[in-house]
Amino acid sequence: MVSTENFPSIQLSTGGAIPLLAYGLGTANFKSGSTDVDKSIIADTKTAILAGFTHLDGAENYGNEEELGIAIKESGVLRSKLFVTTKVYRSISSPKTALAVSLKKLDIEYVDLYLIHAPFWDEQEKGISIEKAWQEMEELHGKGLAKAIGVSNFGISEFERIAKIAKIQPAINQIEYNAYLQSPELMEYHHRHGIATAAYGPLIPITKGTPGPLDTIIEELAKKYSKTPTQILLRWAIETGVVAITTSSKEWRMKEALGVGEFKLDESDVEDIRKAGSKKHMRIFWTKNYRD
Ligand SMILES: NC(=O)C1=CN([C@@H]2O[C@H](COP(=O)(O)OP(=O)(O)OC[C@H]3O[C@@H](n4cnc5c(N)ncnc54)[C@H](O)[C@@H]3O)[C@@H](O)[C@H]2O)C=CC1
Ligand SMILES: O=CCc1c[nH]c2ccccc12
Repeated sequence: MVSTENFPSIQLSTGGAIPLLAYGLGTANFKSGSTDVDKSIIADTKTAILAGFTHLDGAENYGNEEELGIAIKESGVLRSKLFVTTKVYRSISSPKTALAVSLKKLDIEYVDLYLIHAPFWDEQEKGISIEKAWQEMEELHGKGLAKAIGVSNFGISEFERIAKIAKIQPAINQIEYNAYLQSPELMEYHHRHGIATAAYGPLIPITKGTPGPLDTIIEELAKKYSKTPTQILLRWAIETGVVAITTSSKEWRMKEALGVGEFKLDESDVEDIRKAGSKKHMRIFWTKNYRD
């Protein structure tokens, strides 16, 4: 088993250390509609934990928090060895109620990280605001129900709204991030304000972005390091100081991803990927909300 137990982590400003590689349940294992427990989601997630993933990325919206909780229990891995993230979106009018429901479904006492999933809703119409939601997130952190609190899909304007009322700044922003979507201004804001970054879609340059300006360099670096294009791209995200959130229902892909803990990229190669990637701009998720 390749363990990420000793996988590099980064300290979060609101508490805890977040492993730089995570297994996500929001794409390959996304569950829409059915309320029946999906045994294949339990099996995939348990396989990921037993393969060595210790950071699990869930959400209310993914419809599979119960499966995640069962996989955690059945894996036999100590809760204290795992970093569990979940998010609130559809129940944003009351994160306190939403987290109580999530904790019951996950069958755990606390989450390591709780995120506002996205700021994209008609706030006025629904009588909600990210400011009010954030104040409830701070209360949940104060009660120890969320060891760290953060956001996802926030931009600088949303951060500036939160900054006006926050007692605790968001510890992290989970965003679509890869060499084709580097968001330099937002990343600079993160660095300046001590906000960590987690990347979803880190493999988009090879899963959805080919043919593209990265193709040649990724192949060349895969040969140079005797690694796969997947491992090169995941390592690139991590070398830029970003948590990489990936997924697969195949055990060999899970182990492939976990292999990023076994090598480092030369700084010059990190920069070459950054330069080549900046020649193309590509966003896959939440496109109706972003004005790229
Ligand atoms: N906060 C948010 O709004 C969002 C969060 N997420 C989170 O991020 C997680 C990961 O997102 P993804 O886009 O799935 O991550 P990703 O970009 O790492 O893609 C993973 C997919 O790529 C496949 N793959 C791996 N190597 C490949 C290769 N060489 N060729 C072709 N396919 C390959 C895997 O089998 C898997 O299906 C989600 O499960 C979810 O937890 C995802 C989207 C939005
Ligand atoms: O966390 C979000 C995961 C997700 C899966 N599909 C879509 C489509 C649009 C936005 C987010 C997502």
